[in-house]
Amino acid sequence: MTPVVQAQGIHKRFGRLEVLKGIDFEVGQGEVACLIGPSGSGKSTLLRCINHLEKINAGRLYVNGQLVGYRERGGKLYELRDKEVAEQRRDIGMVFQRFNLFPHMTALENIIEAPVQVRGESKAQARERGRELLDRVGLGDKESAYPAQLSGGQQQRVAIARALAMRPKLMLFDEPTSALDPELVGDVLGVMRQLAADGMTMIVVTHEMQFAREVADKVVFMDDGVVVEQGVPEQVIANPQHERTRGFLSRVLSPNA
Ligand SMILES: Nc1ncnc2c1ncn2[C@@H]1O[C@H](COP(=O)(O)OP(=O)(O)OP(=O)(O)O)[C@@H](O)[C@H]1O
Repeated sequence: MTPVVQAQGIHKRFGRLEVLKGIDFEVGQGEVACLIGPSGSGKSTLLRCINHLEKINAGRLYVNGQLVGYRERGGKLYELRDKEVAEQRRDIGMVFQRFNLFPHMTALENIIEAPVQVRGESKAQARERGRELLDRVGLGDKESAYPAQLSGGQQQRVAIARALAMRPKLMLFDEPTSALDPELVGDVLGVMRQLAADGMTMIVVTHEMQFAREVADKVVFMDDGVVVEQGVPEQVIANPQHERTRGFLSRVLSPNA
């Protein structure tokens, strides 16, 4: 079966700074991959490339078997038009560190905005599904609440529901719990665990090693723009093979040591 995401030797530069230096990895249908690594190692940039927010400079990146942002013809690459990019992006949901809900819209309005405007769903249909999604993230009683009336964790769960409303085939999470008070982290991770159990293909940038250990099918450790080590959590987290992985994990797992 074609992998959902396939990165083959991808490079990304910002000016002279090379942030991704030849990244290879794959995520299969229904798999959860956790990207871990120190600050500045290129994790967010990799997610942003997958979601068309950045363009790679070299290599090949495929989502659902399609080249991201380009069309290949006769061995040459041609940039896709905006409309074609928008079509490719529809299958990808993304949740950021900051939830970025529209402040003047209720939770339900935030969720139905894109399905109505972009997918052309009827308001009634989008509302019905929006309510189901709010139930799914444990916020069935909050449909009329405005973001300012919700905790950070609740806002993040609305943001997850909003991404799911577009019926994505792939969900990307960029440190979804790192802006939350510690007591709110568990509910958000709980929603993500459930999504994984329901078979959603996910790539999660996270420092939550317990989550990665329990939920990930694959852990990818990045440092300085390269994948240093990847494999099942039992290997990469519990029994890392590489000195750089061991150093990083010892800092994350006992930050005050
Ligand atoms: N738009 C940009 N322009 C210039 N440099 C950038 C841009 N985006 C990211 N960078 C640089 O690329 C490097 C990798 O950043 P990135 O955010 O991908 O790392 P990260 O591993 O996700 O780190 P963090 O955990 O801190 O988010 C950093 O040095 C960053 O300053």
